[in-house]
Amino acid sequence: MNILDKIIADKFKEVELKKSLIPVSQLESSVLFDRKCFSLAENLKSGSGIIAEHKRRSPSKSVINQSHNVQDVTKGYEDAEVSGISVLTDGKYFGGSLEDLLYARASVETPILRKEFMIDKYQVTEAKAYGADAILLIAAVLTEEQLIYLANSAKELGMDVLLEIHNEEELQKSLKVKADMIGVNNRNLKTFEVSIENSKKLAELIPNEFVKVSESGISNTSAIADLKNYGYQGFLIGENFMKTDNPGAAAKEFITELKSIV
Ligand SMILES: O=C(O)c1ccccc1NCC(=O)[C@H](O)[C@H](O)COP(=O)(O)O
Repeated sequence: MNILDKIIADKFKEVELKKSLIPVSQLESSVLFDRKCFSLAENLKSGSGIIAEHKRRSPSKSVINQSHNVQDVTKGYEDAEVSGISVLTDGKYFGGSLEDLLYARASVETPILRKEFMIDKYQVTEAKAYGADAILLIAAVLTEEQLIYLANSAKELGMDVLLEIHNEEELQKSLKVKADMIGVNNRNLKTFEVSIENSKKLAELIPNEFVKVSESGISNTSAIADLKNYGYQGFLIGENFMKTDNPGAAAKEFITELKSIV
């Protein structure tokens, strides 16, 4: 069993437990459930394009930074003029939580992506109830039918959808999905191998109706300048900011440098 299989097997158990504890009706009565979402896809087109991630630890890197406060980090990202903020909500493998999402929402007006391993509509409802503007769907772990169903569920709640692929086969099953953005993960989630070349290789195959996002392993502004030439408008960055003493300041320095070269 690879790490992705393990994460998904645990996620099924977690979601079943949550469903038995918190009914959908309770999620739908959240004060945040009826709020109008900010569009992450639109923000990527008009802003810096950076989606900065709150990420305490990961299966590939173990602990990245456990001492930061989620509100300080997300407010710092907003002050740095990121286009979006990704908040990991998986607890077991990434040290995140839905409370992180809630605190992030209370701190910023920048679009927030709930970074989670979505397998059930219940989690989509949860995302809206806890203040997310967008959800992630991972093509490697969902069938075409599931992708369509979960994306439609998110769109009905007014959220954007970032559909993540890693190869051409996953792209093919994503083309009928009503996603706003297609993200190419430079990290193979089964082997952890990282290569920006993956984004470049798949770029021309992604139809123009989707905003193109390059994800993972981005640590310098010249990589972004390069990826922009391939049509990318979004760049998801986690570790590069989170490993520093001040992720917001690191994002600000990065975006200032980016503006000077593109
Ligand atoms: O980051 C991991 O080790 C990982 C392992 C298994 C599944 C998902 C994983 N990461 C999720 C992500 O996609 C990244 O957090 C995100 O793209 C940012 O990547 P980075 O800038 O390299 O921290």
